[in-house]
Amino acid sequence: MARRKYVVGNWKMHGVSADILEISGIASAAAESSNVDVALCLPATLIERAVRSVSGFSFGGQDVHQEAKGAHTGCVSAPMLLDAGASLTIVGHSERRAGQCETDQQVRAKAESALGAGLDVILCIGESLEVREAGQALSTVQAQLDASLPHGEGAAAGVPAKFAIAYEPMWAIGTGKVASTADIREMHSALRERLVAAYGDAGNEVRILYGGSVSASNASEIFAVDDVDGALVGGASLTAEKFVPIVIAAASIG
Ligand SMILES: O=C[C@H](O)COP(=O)(O)O
Repeated sequence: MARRKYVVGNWKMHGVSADILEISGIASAAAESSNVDVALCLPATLIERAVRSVSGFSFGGQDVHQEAKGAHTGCVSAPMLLDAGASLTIVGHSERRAGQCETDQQVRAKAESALGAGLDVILCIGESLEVREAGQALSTVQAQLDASLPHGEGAAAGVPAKFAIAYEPMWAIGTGKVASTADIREMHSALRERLVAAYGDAGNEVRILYGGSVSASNASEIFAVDDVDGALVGGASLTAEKFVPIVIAAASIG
């Protein structure tokens, strides 16, 4: 089935109000690429400012707590993201799984909480270099997906339209190393099978993004791979100059 390409920038811990100009440039290009969904996941501090400054564009958070409110110093909840004007959030990025010791169970709870609150969700999964070199990438990432996939009420409301997977090999993030198209095809195909097993036919509608050193020079090749429905882009999403060509590459493949 035809799935719209989805290109999402993850600004990680970058971005202050002076960067709104870049966001405006990205939003303008996105408006001209009407066959592609484009969004930016910003630092929480910048979301409301961006929403006020740039209209008609989707903004998201980079993480969300599984509870709506409470004694969780430094955390942001789904209702807070919605209140700031966000419409989506990333959960389970490998930098949080590693840096904040997030488990698959926590990631699943975050995804279910966000979907239940009405946010779109991008759930990240991916293997380390050690796992890839040991020949266990497929089994490890499939197990990660099975354990962190949202179920229950929130998922029922969110699958498939509001939910996407981002396959991000950890060794490809910020390194300039990109997985081969053969490896991407093999992984995305395996993930598709898992999604169909979990959600039935609706699993065919969940978009699977690739992430890890996506740039203007490799985006077209990656977007042409079967079951690659877009990209989660880090470094190359920080400026319109680098991100817009990636959006255009997605639009030209459709
Ligand atoms: O969330 C984005 C990914 O971690 C990819 O980052 P990168 O494009 O800088 O490699």
